[in-house]
Amino acid sequence: MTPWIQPAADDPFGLHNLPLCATRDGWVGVRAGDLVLNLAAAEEAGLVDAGGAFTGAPNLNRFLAAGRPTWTRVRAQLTDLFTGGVTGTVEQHLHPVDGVALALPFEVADYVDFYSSEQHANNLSAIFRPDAPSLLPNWKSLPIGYHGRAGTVVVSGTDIPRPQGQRKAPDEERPSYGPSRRLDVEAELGFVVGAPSVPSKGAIAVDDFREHVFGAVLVNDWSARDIQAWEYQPLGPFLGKSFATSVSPWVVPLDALEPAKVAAVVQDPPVLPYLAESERYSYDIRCEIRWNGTLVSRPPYAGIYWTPAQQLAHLTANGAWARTGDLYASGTISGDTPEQTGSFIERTWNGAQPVRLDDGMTRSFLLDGDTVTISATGWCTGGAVVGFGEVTGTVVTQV
Ligand SMILES: O=C(O)/C=C/C(=O)CC(=O)CC(=O)O
Ligand SMILES: [Ca+2]
Ligand SMILES: [Mg+2]
Repeated sequence: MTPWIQPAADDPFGLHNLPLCATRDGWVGVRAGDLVLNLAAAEEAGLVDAGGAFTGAPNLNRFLAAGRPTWTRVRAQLTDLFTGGVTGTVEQHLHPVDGVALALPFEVADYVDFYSSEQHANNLSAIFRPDAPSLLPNWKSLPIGYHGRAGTVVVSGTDIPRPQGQRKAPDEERPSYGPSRRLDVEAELGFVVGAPSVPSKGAIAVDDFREHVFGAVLVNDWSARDIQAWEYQPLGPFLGKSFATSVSPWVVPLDALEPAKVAAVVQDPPVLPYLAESERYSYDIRCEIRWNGTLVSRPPYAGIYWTPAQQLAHLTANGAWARTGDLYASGTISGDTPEQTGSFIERTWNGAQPVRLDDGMTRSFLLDGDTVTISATGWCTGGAVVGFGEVTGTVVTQV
């Protein structure tokens, strides 16, 4: 039998990926090559069995809640379906990806943002706190993070109104209220909790990461640096980051990322037992940031200091339970060089070294009308690539 879909071996959305989405037409889907299968229709037609989690589902939450055994079973069914041969019944549920209007793939329960790239932490410390030690004493003991605002997580393509707020530059005597003058981005990877934890049992063991997390999305944690700098001490980020957080429409399964696993950096000093993984790994995921189309940075995820398994163990370590739809982000991904930084405050060193875009204009922070697109691919042993697609957004004037 001829497989009804044969993506090229180097297709980032080949059958080794199978990322899931939700659509504005109210059905959930899976991508294979340049096609999207309507999973609700496929389940109703008996082509796939997720225990009803796809049928009539406006987003992925029901499927996410079903847990690892269902995720594994459905992934195998989809692979069989896609390689098993052409049938008319399958074909009628396929849509060219360009014609599908993508929505927020899941309803976000809680949103947490970490701060786990050592290079990023060093850079921000040098910029915000030049007289303080580069890493605060707790940084290598626990993954620093804060609880963000779930209700303002938006899907890629959503316009971002320039936030307003209180800001006070160091040379200003008094704070004033108005549009942010230092609007920035943060390129991050976001992990999506599927199977919840049991409230009375509390903490998720660091080795149980894959039992709870279904997959990953790209995140742009838009950040107003002037609002942030004035408000954040001593309680941390608040309005400087809560106005909008963009995510990519495709949720890439952890299963697709298995072949992109790489050893994670060695942690020194050793971590406490609840953060010690029996197998410690990161993923070889490489991001690209485009500012009005110009490639300005390539942040590498592989070198992240705190892994998503450690982040989940830590965020539940006090007994807080995790819910279906919880989203936790890696923290800004920055590598060793300016061309690998995950934010513009780092890329332009707080505006001191503006970047030149292909249209000849220079930029330090975002102007109204600017579009930022973050894309990423996972690089697998054997050469396959796993596409995340992109998360994009355009800054508009707040009216
Ligand atoms: O170091 C600071 O004061 C600020 C850090 C950030 O703004 C980064 C943040 O939101 C966490 C992260 O993305 O790594
Ligand atoms: Ca962030
Ligand atoms: Mg945010």
